[in-house]
Amino acid sequence: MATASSLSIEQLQKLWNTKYLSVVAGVNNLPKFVLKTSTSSCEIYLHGAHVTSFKINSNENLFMSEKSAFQENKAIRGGIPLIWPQFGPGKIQTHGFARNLDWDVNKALVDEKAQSVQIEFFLKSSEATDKILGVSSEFIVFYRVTLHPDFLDLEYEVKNTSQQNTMEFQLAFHTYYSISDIKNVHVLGLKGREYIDKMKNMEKKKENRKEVTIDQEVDSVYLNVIPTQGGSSYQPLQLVDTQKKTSVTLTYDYQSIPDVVVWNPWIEKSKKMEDFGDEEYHKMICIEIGVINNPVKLSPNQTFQTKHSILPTNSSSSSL
Ligand SMILES: O=P(O)(O)OC[C@H]1O[C@H](O)[C@H](O)[C@@H](O)[C@@H]1O
Repeated sequence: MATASSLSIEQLQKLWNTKYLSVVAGVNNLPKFVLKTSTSSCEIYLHGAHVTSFKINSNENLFMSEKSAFQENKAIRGGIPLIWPQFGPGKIQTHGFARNLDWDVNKALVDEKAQSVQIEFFLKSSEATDKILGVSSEFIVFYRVTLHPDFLDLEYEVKNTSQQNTMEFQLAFHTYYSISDIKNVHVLGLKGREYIDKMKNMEKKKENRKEVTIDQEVDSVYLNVIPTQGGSSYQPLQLVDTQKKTSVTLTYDYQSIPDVVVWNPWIEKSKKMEDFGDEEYHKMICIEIGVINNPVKLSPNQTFQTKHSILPTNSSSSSL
């Protein structure tokens, strides 16, 4: 069967266009899938299975850099890059290869009752991934994006299809949120958590703030952010924008993806990044959910599954 990335936009349209799903030509003519419900929409490139837009009532939740490259072997800057199988620098390229490769589409589903639409992408081990990894590996990854009228579900599934070898990986949904200005936002739900401060030689610290604000370059990996369900101190992970009077609640499968990265490049780093505008750090914050500190070890024939949801709320229902 032809891979989705080898098909023309017209061929993809014939295969996938429905009332709720359409294929269009994105930047540089790259195929982009557009999902729609009565109130929400979502755009996803085959390149990296990269979500680049998620709107509810026309309000955009995701930040996209105006300088983003939309090119082979380069990650799109903004939206939701998939970081897999490695977080940060390491044995292979920084943040792995999932965000740099073209994925395929497996299926699309519509749930008329729930008014949701889902698309499932997959990425299989190949000569290209063996070359990057420097060893032969056997896996298949499924990534399901489900658009609901008022939230977005992201599900990630890794099957180790090898009969002999254990595989090891980290994973992160490296989401860039669109904000009014970095001075107007704070993150709730991190108080009392331990974190690794990547700006201070990987020093381990404890977060004492209820409202985590940003006024300099920040690159922190919070460990095991598992909210105490039901307790009086229960505070979900939430991004609050006091000017827009909006908040976004982030839920995730705490057992499998317990780590949370907060990142903003601030002034100097922004200038150094060629695919990011010098002033764009004002308009974004990354809150990345993943498994980073203790990589997953997957035995032969085992499957790893996880889920992360993004739930924007307006001021009437948020804790502003
Ligand atoms: O430039 P990228 O490879 O996309 O990485 C952007 C950033 O991603 C994460 O948040 C890391 O913690 C940062 O250290 C890194 O600078």
